[in-house]
Amino acid sequence: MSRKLRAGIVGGTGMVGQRFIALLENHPWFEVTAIAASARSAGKTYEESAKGRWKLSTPMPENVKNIMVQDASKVEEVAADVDLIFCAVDMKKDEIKALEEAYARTGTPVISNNSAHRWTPDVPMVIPEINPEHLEVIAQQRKRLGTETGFIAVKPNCSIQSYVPALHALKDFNPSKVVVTTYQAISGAGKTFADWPEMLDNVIPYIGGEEEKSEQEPLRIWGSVQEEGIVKSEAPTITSQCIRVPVADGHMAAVFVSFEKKPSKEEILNLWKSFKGRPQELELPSAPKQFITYFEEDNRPQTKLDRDIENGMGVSTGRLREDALYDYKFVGLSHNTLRGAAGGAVLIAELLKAEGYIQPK
Ligand SMILES: N[C@@H](CC=O)C(=O)O
Repeated sequence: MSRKLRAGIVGGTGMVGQRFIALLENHPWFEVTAIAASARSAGKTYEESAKGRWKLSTPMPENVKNIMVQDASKVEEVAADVDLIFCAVDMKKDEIKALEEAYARTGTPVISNNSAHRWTPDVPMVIPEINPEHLEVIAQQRKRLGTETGFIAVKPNCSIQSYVPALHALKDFNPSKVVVTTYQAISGAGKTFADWPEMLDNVIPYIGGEEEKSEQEPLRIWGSVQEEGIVKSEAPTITSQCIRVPVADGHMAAVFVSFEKKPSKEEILNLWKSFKGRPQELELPSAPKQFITYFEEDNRPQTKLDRDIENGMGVSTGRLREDALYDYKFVGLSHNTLRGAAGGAVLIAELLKAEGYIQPK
């Protein structure tokens, strides 16, 4: 049996970095062999550097405790002994762009949770069940970066996972207009209630930059691969409001949608139930068996009860009904730090490996 691929986590001390570490414990294809963070954390063991900062309810995996944290800006050193990198850093956009390109230029695949490269034309932004064909653009990117093996692939913003899969399953009916309101958990801001007490008993009707992402990123996901890179789709028109709610994990979306050709309710339910993508065909280790689960109960899905469906990699829908102004309305839910962040990125890495884009160095 071939050896596991060695994964580096750049930004390993943050909340998404911690999720990567937890998800890769016992992963059949990848193992964490390097962790990098700011110069402040470098030179300590991971256990020391994350002391008092480990935010997950599961304990820190034993296999990472003694890894010496490296300085993420020392790109050649970090990249030297890894086959791929997962990146989730808190820096300025331009700095992240440059850092990720520097890693890719070392010949290392970079799978990023950051938004910096989401609109770089030759960087694929992927939800593996929806647009796996966008990986083709990696060939163009490798030419630009002057590397045969390195590249950057990114995942989209966490909010869109709660409604884009449900709309994508109905694409043959051409959704034309979408109104979405997202109710987003505090972990999306990298916080817990302990470090964000303002969120107890409170709702904040603003998340910087989130509405633009929620309206525009789906169009890139539904875009096509052209000579100039990924060209975004023109339809549907999406308008959104994004609201922070006092929930630990799980982003919910309330959606109104009209179609060019209106499907029946039965057609929608059948399409949601039967929808499968490339991860399910390839039986990737993190792929949910059932991607979209519809709840018949009027009070479901609920964030607390249903966010962990399919190990946090499934998407749930509910309350589908006809609407007076639009064709239909429904709600969607996804786990923002699993499917919407680290889990989504691990699934992209699995797809990249299965399709031959990531090899042992
Ligand atoms: N920007 C989101 C995080 C998703 O990637 C949020 O603030 O919830």
